[in-house]
Amino acid sequence: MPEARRWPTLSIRASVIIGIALAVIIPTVALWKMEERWTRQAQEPLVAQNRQAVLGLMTADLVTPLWTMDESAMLYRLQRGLMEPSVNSLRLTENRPLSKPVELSKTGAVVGQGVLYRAEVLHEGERLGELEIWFDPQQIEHALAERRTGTIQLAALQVLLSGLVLVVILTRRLLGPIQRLKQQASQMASRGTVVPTEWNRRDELGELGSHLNDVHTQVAELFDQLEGQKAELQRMALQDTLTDLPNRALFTELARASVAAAHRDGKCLALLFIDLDRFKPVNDTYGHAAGDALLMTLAKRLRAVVRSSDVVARLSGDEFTVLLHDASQWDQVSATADRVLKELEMPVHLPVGDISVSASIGVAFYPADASDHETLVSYADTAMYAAKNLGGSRTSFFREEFNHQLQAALQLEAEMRQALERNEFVLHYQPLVDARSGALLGCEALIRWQHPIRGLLSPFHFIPAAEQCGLISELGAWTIRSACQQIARWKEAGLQVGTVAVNVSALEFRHHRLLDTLTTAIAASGVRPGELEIELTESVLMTDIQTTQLIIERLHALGLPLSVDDFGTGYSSLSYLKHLRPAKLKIDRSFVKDLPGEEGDQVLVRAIVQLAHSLGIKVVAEGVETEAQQAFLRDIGCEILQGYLISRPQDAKGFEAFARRVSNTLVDA
Ligand SMILES: Nc1nc2c(ncn2[C@@H]2O[C@@H]3COP(=O)(O)O[C@H]4[C@@H](O)[C@H](n5cnc6c(=O)[nH]c(N)nc65)O[C@@H]4COP(=O)(O)O[C@H]3[C@H]2O)c(=O)[nH]1
Repeated sequence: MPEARRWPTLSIRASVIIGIALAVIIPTVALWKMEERWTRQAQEPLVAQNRQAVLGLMTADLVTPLWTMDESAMLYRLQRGLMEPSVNSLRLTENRPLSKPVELSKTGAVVGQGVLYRAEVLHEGERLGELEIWFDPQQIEHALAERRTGTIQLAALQVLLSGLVLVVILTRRLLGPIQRLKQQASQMASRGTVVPTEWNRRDELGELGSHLNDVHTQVAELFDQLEGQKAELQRMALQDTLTDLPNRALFTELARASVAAAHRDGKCLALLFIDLDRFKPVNDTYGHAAGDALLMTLAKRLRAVVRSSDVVARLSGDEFTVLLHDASQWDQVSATADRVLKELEMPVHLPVGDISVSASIGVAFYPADASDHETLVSYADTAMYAAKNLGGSRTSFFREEFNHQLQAALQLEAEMRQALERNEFVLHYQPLVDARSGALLGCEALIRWQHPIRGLLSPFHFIPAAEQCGLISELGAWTIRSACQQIARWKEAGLQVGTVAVNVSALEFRHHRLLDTLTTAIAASGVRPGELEIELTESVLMTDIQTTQLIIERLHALGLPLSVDDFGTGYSSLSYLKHLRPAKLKIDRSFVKDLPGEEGDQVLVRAIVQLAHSLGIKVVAEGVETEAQQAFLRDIGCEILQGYLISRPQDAKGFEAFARRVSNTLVDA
């Protein structure tokens, strides 16, 4: 492509001046040239007339000297004629034989050059001779040249004056304001302190200047806002907005720098990885505002409980870290961790009431455990998980074997997810029968995992892990759906199985998905009220009583009775129990196992039965294995029995066979 032609960049001032000059000079020169042309055209006939007149006068003047042949007079007349300014040279040729033509010319002129005019000299019709005059061809030019100097002076004066006037007007009206606009814009561009330029003019440039002032005010405001937002973003990028503690990004940097400094100075570091126990239920129950307020208070306490040189950070939700500098003494770190635990466990006063949480702390040391900051964090995290697995509210110091345990836990989680996809879980059913008649009243659905390698696994092998990794809600949903589908199938087959109880674990119970899952499963399978029952442990009921009560009311509304599992192991408040209106209390197997021999258990079981009856609740004895147990329980008024004596948990087919056998027995009886 041909390169675009570049014009030199001129300032507006230079362009205007050049423009003015051209605008004034070009017309002036054009006018002048035209005027010359007109003048020349007008002069030409006059000059011709004048020449003709000179010729006429001279021929008339020569008649007498030629007639009288007075040579000196003739010469005199010729020389006088030559003095005429327009005459360059002349020649007189007499008509006399042997006479020579007389030629005269001005200095520098040559006879025969110039514009020739000729005429005969006549006397009464007789030809005396011929006069030829060569006139100056530049005659008009000379006349014009004389005029030209004056014209040029006039034109120059005109150019000067009009240029001056234009320059003054344009400078005042255009260039000056443009210069001010330029300065105003430059000031704005420099982004320093800008004093608004005052514009009193009402023309376009004045308006433009005023607009620029407005634009500047707006841009300045916008910049202020942006600066503010930028600062806020920078703060947010490094600081946790809720607690004002360093966030994960900043903590990582601080940890990296601390490890580098400790390495240089030969010092030790201890990292406390803190995770709150039961924080999620607080959030779910009291709402996020309460959860946030709790986190803010705990963050302040954490900050206050360690030295100002130590780093306290919030990594995410309920995860905090404390990096202790110069931590060579194991017992001092342990004492600090204890202090942290105590501080975090103290109730937090919130508008919704006093809330207490506990924490699990994992500790790892640099350089004893880890040689870089990433490993240090990862090991402290692993140790924290170990603390959680031990029930939380404690501190665990990192040990190499934790890594293996963590690996195993991760593998189990992956396998469980796969098992859900591959449908490897199954439900077994254990009957609940009437203690007196042996009639089938219902069953308890118990999950099993048909593991492809390890065979049929009991829930003890995977339920705690599922709770730990959060898979319990999916597993629970599967159980509920499967139990409902099974109830529907039995109903369709005309089999009476009574109430089917499903176990709902603590985390699952407080998960917002539970009620949705139940509603959908009941609707999809057509399960009617009383056909499905929820089994909750006493300890679940006794935690976070307000939420528990709310959820149970919703369950009642869905037509789902409640059965309290493992009863006797917790410390239920009687009035509270009455409030929850459970359909059944299930006496824990540990109290049944030594009956009827163990006196203490006898007293306790009797008391539970009496208590339940006084509240209008039925009692189920779990783990009935002997006839003696059965007899004792029946005699003290326990209505329902469950245990190996009656039947072990069996798959659906096995349970169906049991149900048919029992109903036949009843009919026969
Ligand atoms: N020694 C002895 N044991 C007896 C006897 N009768 C029943 N059992 C066992 O006692 C447990 C009763 O269930 P649980 O107390 O609700 O205790 C259950 C329950 O808490 C939990 N679980 C079972 N299925 C589920 C489920 O689908 N979801 C949840 N969240 N938990 C479940 O796992 C626990 C253990 O379940 P299982 O291993 O099936 O163990 C069952 C059952 O096999 C007896 O006479 N002697």
